[in-house]
Amino acid sequence: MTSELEALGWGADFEETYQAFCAPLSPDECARMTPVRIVGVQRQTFQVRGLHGEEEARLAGASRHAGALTPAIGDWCVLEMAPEGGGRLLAVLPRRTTFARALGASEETRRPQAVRQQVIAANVDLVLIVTTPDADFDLERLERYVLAVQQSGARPVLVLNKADLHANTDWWVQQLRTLGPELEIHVTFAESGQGLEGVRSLLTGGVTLALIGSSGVGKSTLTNALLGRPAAPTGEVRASDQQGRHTTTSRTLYTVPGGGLLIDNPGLRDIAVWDADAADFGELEALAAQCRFRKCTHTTEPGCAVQAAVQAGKVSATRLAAFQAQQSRRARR
Ligand SMILES: Nc1nc2c(ncn2[C@@H]2O[C@H](COP(=O)(O)OP(=O)(O)OP(=O)(O)O)[C@@H](O)[C@H]2O)c(=O)[nH]1
Ligand SMILES: [Zn+2]
Repeated sequence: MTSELEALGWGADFEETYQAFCAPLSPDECARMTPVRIVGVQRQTFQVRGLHGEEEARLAGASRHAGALTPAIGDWCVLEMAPEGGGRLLAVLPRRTTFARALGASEETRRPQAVRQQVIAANVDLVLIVTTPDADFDLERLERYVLAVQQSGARPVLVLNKADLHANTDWWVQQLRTLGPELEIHVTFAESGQGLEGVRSLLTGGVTLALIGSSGVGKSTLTNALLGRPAAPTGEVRASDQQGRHTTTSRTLYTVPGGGLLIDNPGLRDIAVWDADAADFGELEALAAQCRFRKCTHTTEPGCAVQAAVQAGKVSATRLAAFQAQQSRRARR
C-alpha cells in the first residue's frame, strides 16, 4: 500500500479485495494489473487515477454487457494496463459506501435485465449537508438527508452556510442540533471563506467528501472555496471520444489541495427525493425480533440482540443510528 494510493482514498479494505482478485492470476498477468480510482465518468470512457497518474480507461469488452461491471464516480477498480497507457477496467472492488438511486418502474421495464439501482457515487466517506438560515431551512428535509447519508454508509456533517445573512445564527444551530447530538455542525460564509477551516480539517488524508443540499445554498461556492479554484462547470467539455466527438462529464472527483478528495456530482444533489422511510433495515429488524424486550430501543436494554451485534462488529454504529432514527420517526406518527 503506498501513500500515493492512500492520498486517493485507498485503504486496507481495498488492498485486501485487490489482493484476492490478483491471487488466482499468474505473475505475468498480475504485473499488468494496477488499482485505479474512477475520477471522471464519460459516456464511453472513464478517467482513472492511480500509481501512473491520470489516464483514460474503458470497460473490458466482455464485461461491458454483463451489467455487473458499472463503475461509478469514486469507485476503485482493477485496471489491466495497456502498453500505450490507459487500459481496460476488469473489476470494481467492493464499495465502502454507496449512493444509489432506485430505478423507476418505467426504466426497469425498458432494461429488464438491468440492476434495480443506479450507483451515483461510491466510496464517499463524508457528506456535507448544506442549508442556509432562510426559506431553505427545513428540518424534515434535512433529517431525510441525514438518513440517506447514513444509509449510504457515509458520515453526515451539517453546514449552515450564508451565516452573514444574520448577526446571530444560534437559533438555527440549535435547530440543527435536534437532528442528532452526534452530528458535527459547521457555520460558514462561503463567499468570504469564513468558517471553512473547520470543514477543511475534515479533509485529512484520503477522505472523500461530497456536498448535498437544495439549489442555491452555496454548494458550488463551497466547492470552489475548498478547491481554491473554480470547479469544472456542469457539462464542461473534458475529453474527446474515439470518434473525435466531444464528450461531456459532470461527474468528477477532485483532489483537494492540502488533502482529501471531493466528488462533484449533480445526481447526488437530488437525493432529497429518496424515501428514507422506505429504507430497508431487514437484517436489523430480524435482530430486533430477538431482543428480550418487545419495545427495545436498542440502546441500553439488557438482552438487546442489536447492541450485541454492534458490539461484535457485525453491525456498524452508523447503520444502527439510521435504523433508530427511522424507528423513532415511525413511532411519532
Ligand atoms: N450571502 C451569501 N451568499 C452566498 C454564500 N455562499 C454562496 N452564496 C451565493 O448564493 C448563490 C448560490 O450559490 P451556489 O454556490 O451557486 O449554490 P449551489 O448550492 O451550488 O446551487 P446549485 O448549483 O443550483 O445546486 C450565489 O449567488 C452565491 O454567490 C454565503 O456564504 N453568503
Ligand atoms: Zn434491542
